[in-house]
Amino acid sequence: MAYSYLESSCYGKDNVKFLKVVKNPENQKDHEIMECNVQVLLKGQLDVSYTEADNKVIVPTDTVKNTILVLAKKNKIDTIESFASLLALHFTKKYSHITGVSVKIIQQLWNKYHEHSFIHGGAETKEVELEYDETKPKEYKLVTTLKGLTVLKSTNSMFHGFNVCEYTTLKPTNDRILSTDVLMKLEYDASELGSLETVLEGSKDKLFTDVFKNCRDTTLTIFKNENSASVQATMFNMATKILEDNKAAKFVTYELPNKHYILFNLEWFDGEKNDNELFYPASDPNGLIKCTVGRN
Ligand SMILES: O=c1[nH]c(=O)c2[nH]c(=O)[nH]c2[nH]1
Repeated sequence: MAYSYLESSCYGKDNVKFLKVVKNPENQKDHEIMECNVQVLLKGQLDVSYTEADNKVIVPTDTVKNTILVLAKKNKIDTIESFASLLALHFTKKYSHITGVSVKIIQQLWNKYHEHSFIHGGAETKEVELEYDETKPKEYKLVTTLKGLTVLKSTNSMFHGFNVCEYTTLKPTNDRILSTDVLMKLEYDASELGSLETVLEGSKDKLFTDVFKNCRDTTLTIFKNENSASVQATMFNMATKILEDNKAAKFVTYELPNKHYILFNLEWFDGEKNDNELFYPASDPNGLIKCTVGRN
C-alpha cells in the first residue's frame, strides 16, 4: 500500500496577459481596447501525471497559454464573463480527459478619451472567476468582482454603542472619516443565467455589463448618502440593494478594510481646537470587515 495518495490537483497557466485592440470597420483608427490577465487551471483524469510520472495526460501549460491567446485573437470578446465561458467550454470539449476548468480573468480599466487614446483607471479592476465541471454543467459558479476602488468620506460616518470592556480604549464618535478599498463580489445564480453555452454566445453580455455598473454605482451611492452606523451596517445595506436590483445575483460579498484616519490632538498649541480638520492616515493596523449576503 502506497504511503500517500493524491487528494486533489489542478494545473495550468497563470498571468497570461494580453491587450486586445478592436478596430471600427468604418474607421480603422477608432479603437476599443481590453487588457486582461488570465489564469486557466485544468482538472480531470490527470492523477497519473503526479503519481506515476506519466506525462501522456498532460496538456502542457504552454499549450494552455497558446490557446488563451488564439481564442482571444479569433473571438469577439465583449465581456470577460463570456470569454471565461468560452475558455472553460473549449478545454473540456477539446480534451476528453479534462473535465473541469477554473478560469480567473483580471481586467484593467482603460477610459477612452479620444478615438484611439485611453486613460488608465488606476488600481481599480474588474475580475471574473468561473468554476466549471462538465459532469455538473448547470452548477457552474460565476463570480464577478469589483476591486481596488478606494473611497473616503470626510463626514456622515459614526461608530458608537459598541461593546465596552476593560480592553476598550476607543471613544464613541458621531463624526469620523470613513475610508476603504472596495472589494465586492457578486455570485451569479446559474439557474437565472442559463447554460454556459448561452453565456458564451454573448446573450448575457449586456446583463454582465449592466450588473457590474449597478454594483459600482450602488456602492458609491450608498457610501455617499448614508450616515454610516458602521462599516458592517453600510456594507449590508449595499449588498441588499444590489440583490434587490439584480435578479441574476445569488450572493453579494464585501470585504472592506477600515482605513483609519486619526484626529491630531493640537491642544498643546495654545488650546488649538481640531474640529475634524486635521488627521493622520494610519496605514496599519486596519480593521477588516467581511460579509456575504443572500436573498430571503
Ligand atoms: O465601522 C466600524 N466597525 C468596527 O467593527 C470597528 N471597530 C473599530 O475599532 N472601529 C470600527 N468601525
